[in-house]
Amino acid sequence: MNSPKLIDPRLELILAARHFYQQGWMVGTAGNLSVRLPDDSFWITASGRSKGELELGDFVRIYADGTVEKPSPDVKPSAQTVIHQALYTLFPEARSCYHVHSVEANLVSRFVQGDTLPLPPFEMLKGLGIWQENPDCAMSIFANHSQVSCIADEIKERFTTIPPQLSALLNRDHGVTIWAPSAKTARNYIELVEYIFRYMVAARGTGFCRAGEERE
Ligand SMILES: CSC[C@@H](O)[C@@H](O)C(=O)COP(=O)(O)O
Ligand SMILES: [Zn+2]
Repeated sequence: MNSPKLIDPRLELILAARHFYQQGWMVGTAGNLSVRLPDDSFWITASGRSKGELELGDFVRIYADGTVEKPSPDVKPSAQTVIHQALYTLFPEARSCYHVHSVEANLVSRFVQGDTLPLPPFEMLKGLGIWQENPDCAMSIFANHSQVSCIADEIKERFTTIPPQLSALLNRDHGVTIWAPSAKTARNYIELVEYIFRYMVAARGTGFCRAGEERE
């Protein structure tokens, strides 16, 4: 028998957050998830919520005109709402944005000093939309600023000039953010990029480095 269809899009985010929390990628209150609706508003996790135990009341709805709908006056939207807004504006096909913090994402963000991280030419990149054989692919890295709007401005500026190869970006010493055509795809993207980061960290530890990840 088919499983019942999930009606409220927040349910998919609650399940994804619980899964990421169990992986150790959303410990404490780290990370935020959003899903865009047909009217171009989006649901985003409220700020400071424990991501392992989200409920329907732990979301804020942001409308295209900037109106914010909260379940109660004390609830604030995620501190990173401006980044989700920037990505939805840049990429009209994006319907969901996920941001998580893993140990590996932070380690690989220091493998290079510049603003792109070369990735191994993995088969798994197909899951992120890269279909070339032996792809020469890199992920954009952005500096972390305490003022989140500065990160969002840099994302808008860079991606308007140089479109990213992947639907993913790294915030140095902070975590990864991906955008995808659906919430289910967003979950896959997070799992894929986290696999790639784990591989890169493990490869360094064993001294086994493939093209694109040589030691400095
Ligand atoms: C664990 S705090 C990290 C925050 O500063 C932020 O980067 C984050 O990921 C969660 O912020 P939030 O406002 O709860 O969405
Ligand atoms: Zn974060």
